[in-house]
Amino acid sequence: MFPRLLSELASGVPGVLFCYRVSADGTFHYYPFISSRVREVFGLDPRKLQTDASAVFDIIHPDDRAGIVPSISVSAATLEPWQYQARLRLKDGTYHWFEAHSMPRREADGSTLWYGQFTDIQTHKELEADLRQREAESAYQLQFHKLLASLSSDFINAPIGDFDQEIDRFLARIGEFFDVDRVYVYRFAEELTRMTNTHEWCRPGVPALKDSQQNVDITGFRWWQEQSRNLLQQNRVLFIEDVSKLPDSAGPERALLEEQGVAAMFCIPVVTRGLVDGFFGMDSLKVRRWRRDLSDLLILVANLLAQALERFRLEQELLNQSIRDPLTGIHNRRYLEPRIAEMLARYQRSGEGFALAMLDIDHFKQVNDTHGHQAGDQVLRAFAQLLQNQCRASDVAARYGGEEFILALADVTPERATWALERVIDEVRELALSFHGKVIPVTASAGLVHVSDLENPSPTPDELITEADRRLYRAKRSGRNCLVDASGASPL
Ligand SMILES: Nc1nc2c(ncn2[C@@H]2O[C@H](COP(=O)(O)OP(=O)(O)OP(=O)(O)O)[C@@H](O)[C@H]2O)c(=O)[nH]1
Repeated sequence: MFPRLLSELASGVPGVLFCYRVSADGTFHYYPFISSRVREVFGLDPRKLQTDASAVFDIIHPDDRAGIVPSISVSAATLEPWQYQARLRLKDGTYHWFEAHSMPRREADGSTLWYGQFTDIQTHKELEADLRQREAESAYQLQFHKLLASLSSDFINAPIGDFDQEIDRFLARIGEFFDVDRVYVYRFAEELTRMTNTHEWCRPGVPALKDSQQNVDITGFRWWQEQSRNLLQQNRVLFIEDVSKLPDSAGPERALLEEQGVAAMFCIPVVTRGLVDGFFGMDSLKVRRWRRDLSDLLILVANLLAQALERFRLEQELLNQSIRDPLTGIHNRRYLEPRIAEMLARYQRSGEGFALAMLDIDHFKQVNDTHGHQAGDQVLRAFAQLLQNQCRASDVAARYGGEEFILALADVTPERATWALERVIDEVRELALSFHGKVIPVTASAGLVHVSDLENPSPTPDELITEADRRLYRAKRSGRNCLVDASGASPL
């Protein structure tokens, strides 16, 4: 029926040319013509297809079958070109993507004939998939770099003192980006024998571990210690995709992670000033395949975190240096004065009373003269420590001058303040300090003022301090080793 020349031409075309017919009632279909390449490509016999087209339908990938018959019916009804993409099974059993393209024509008997070809579009599909993956990859990388840029500007602009919240915010954003359940920072201590969880973010509903992970002894976790050492030396990322598959040597680690519900995790060392400080990691409560190509990005995150930790620690040190007395370690005047202003503001707002005591070591000059300046320093340190021990979180003990100290007691009644100061003076007397084997007797005097003692209902910090100082002077005049409050001297 078809001239030989046409068959030969058809066999030279890269695709498979066909003429496909479906009977008017749709009950049978066949290929009046299909080029001989159908045998080379799919291993199908063109002669058999001339009576029944089913064998072609049998080699369609099961996932691509659903829409094919309806699409042929639509083309038959509308006589619009028929076009379809599906994976077809090749002679060797593998699948390739093909595109069928054909024009329908209605025959006199009501059947429909399509003239067209199957073209192998596998390479095109692979390139397309590759391109899509690259696009997704670069979109991901772009998003990640944007996140890093925004995090680093957050760190740069973070106000001093907002350190912990800043790190917590950082962990939350990283956790959401990587879609994990927990993100945390641990610090190592004592030559990798202990570690402490310093910051943690958990997805809502995921139990927090921070409180149970303080100063944890990791000497029993040999596998983990070994991994940590390797991580630290090579500055790389440790991925665990399935905790249940950890080696037998990691038995205790596996048990702990399983107890914490962790199914997969990864962690990266945090290196500050060239030293490994700890690690930063993420948990997933489900087994999960981590993208290994994320390593470089994760190291960038860890570096950013390390820089932030370093900056915040330095700031903390500087802040401490500026508000603490270097000899005794307790707060200095610079810190004290704004705290007194705050106590005054609270007093004026809500009537919350507070008291200030000015304390001075008695005959301190003699301590220096008799035992030497170093002994004097030791007395100052012991005295400061004693005051510090008296403080609740809202109180302040500060070195005000040479051997003058102030104790500011927040939210206290006059009676309670007197009782507290009497106790301080008692305890000073019992200090029993010795220097090079010699006992140094120490006593102190104090002037105590409660904010309600002053006639002025809105006094300034200076007025309070001056009154406390005046009472201290009276305590010294009345023989030292005593406290003067609103009621006068109370010799001890
Ligand atoms: N060791 C030491 N001595 C200090 C320090 N600061 C101040 N002093 C000494 O503290 C002494 C204060 O002496 P004074 O103000 O005369 O008073 P005092 O001997 O304590 O006598 P009263 O206060 O009257 O009981 C001085 O000798 C200062 O040199 C310090 O940081 N270390």
